[in-house]
Amino acid sequence: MARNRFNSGTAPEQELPKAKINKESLQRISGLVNYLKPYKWKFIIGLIFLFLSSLTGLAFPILLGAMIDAAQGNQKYSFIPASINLIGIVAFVILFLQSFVSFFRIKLFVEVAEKSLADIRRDTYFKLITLPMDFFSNRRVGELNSRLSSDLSQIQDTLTTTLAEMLRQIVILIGGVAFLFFISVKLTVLNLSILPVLVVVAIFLGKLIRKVSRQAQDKLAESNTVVEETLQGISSVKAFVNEAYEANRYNLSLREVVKIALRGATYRGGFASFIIFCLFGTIVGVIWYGSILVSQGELYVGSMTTYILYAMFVGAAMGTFPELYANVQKAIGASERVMEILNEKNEAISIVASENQTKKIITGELAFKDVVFAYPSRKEITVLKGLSFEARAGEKVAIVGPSGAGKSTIASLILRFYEAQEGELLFDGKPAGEYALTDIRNQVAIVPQDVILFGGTIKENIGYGKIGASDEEIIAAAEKANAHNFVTALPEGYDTLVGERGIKLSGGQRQRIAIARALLKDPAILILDEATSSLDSESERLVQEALEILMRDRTSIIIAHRLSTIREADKIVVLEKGMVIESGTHDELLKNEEGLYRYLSQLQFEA
Ligand SMILES: Nc1ncnc2c1ncn2[C@@H]1O[C@H](COP(=O)(O)OP(=O)(O)OP(=O)(O)O)[C@@H](O)[C@H]1O
Repeated sequence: MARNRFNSGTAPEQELPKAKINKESLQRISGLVNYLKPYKWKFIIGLIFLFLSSLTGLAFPILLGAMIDAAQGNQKYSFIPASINLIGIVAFVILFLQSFVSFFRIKLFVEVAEKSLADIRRDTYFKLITLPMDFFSNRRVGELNSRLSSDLSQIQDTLTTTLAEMLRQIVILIGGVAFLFFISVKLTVLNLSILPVLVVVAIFLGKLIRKVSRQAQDKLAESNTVVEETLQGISSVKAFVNEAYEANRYNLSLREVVKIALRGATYRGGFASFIIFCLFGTIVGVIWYGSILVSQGELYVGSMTTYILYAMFVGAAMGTFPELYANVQKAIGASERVMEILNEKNEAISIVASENQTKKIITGELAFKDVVFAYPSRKEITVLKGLSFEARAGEKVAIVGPSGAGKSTIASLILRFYEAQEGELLFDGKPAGEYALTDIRNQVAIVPQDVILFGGTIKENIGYGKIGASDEEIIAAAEKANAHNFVTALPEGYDTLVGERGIKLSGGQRQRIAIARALLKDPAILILDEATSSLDSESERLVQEALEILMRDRTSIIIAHRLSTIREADKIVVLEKGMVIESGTHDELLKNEEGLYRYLSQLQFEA
């Protein structure tokens, strides 16, 4: 453990924070115990086997000691045979029994842990993807990902190994100490008398080591941040010829890491030498005093051997406790974090696809009525301040306005990613609350500004609009979206992998894939968040054509950044600071000489 912590040469091991073990924390994670319930019999049998294997392990020192005594013609315990061969046979039978139960113990524990962990993983993932958007805006994806991987792995480790090891060591500790007293009270009292000193020093040095190791870790994390930042912004580093600056920054930070690691090494060295001294000191002491007892005829040599073996068992058991305890603490911390997610309130979306079918049809009328909205994560800033506008079924309504006016927020509200604090959102004249969340999301599609494709094939990416769509449907959608030609020109056509592992598509191509996806979905309401970066004119034409087809016969809300594309809109809503300040057709708005629209279009025209 400690070695890993100080090993600054390798990638930093993600240390999970520990949690206090108390009534509250145990209560908080009690929900996870439910996941063990389906496998409780296997778990209980595993526990019994574990108990048996630990107990049988305790039989060896006494058998081996008895064997040595038998060799010298002594027999101390009447319950053990006096013949060397018989003792040997008994030892082998016990050994066989122990191996047998150990095998099943491990198999059962791993089975219980793997199965219950898969259940927890599945539920956590289901929960995560059905949580409201607000949950995600407050957390980083990396953090959530780590809950699914490291936290759950920690729980798994604890279930498969730590818990078993802990129970085993407790049996050995209690049984071992009982045997020590049984063999020689005098020796045991001498032995145990140094324990308090050992514990006090170990706790003191242990704390120091932990403190320094935490510092070392933080420093290492800091230096890794330098690497991360530099690599992420590598183009800026190069463009400004700041390689030397970054190298120096990293070097300084590394020196700090080494300095702290070396300080830690001093404590660790001190700790190790103290333990070694105590350990061997105890052995020397025991043999010394034991030999005196043997010479006085109070103890047989065999019994002394048994004693030493038990003492080693007990010592080793005590030595493993701090690490085991720390592991349990980490597992409790991990469980608390997982429970936190499991206890979050999710959206009303079912994990069973058939339950998410549309129940109430929307024809396409949409209205915002005096909507007031602030993001839950930033309550103090009201983004929409009494926003009202409406779109009749089949209309094209464009929303324009300066950056930060709240255009994308409108899209999020239509998709019901967030709830407005005041006012109403109406679909076909009825409040949004009268529809199931799935009814709305099933009938609204968005072509976002930045189209993010999944790392599958092009076919899968288009098919995402309608799970289970046939190849013909996908191809038909791609044709309408002006995507078919470029897709078929690729060597692997629709089976081409996109994303990190596949080819990189251009902005215009990605948009056409997103348009095909939306066409396949065939929504009543379409939200078009226009890309801010302009495409080259040919690409622009292809995208625009595809969009025209997509917008046909459905209500379209166009979040426009370039006014040139929305001249034909049935209505243009001009937004400023979360309020509608003008609305009308292009021609109507141009007539208002004082209007923001006229001003913005002049600006763009001149540009
Ligand atoms: N998830 C969020 N949490 C908190 N505040 C947000 C969130 N998303 C946007 N905002 C804030 O809400 C305001 C409106 O943002 P919005 O993205 O709707 O503007 P926009 O008009 O679409 O701007 P742009 O044209 O630049 O895309 C901004 O002040 C923005 O900082």
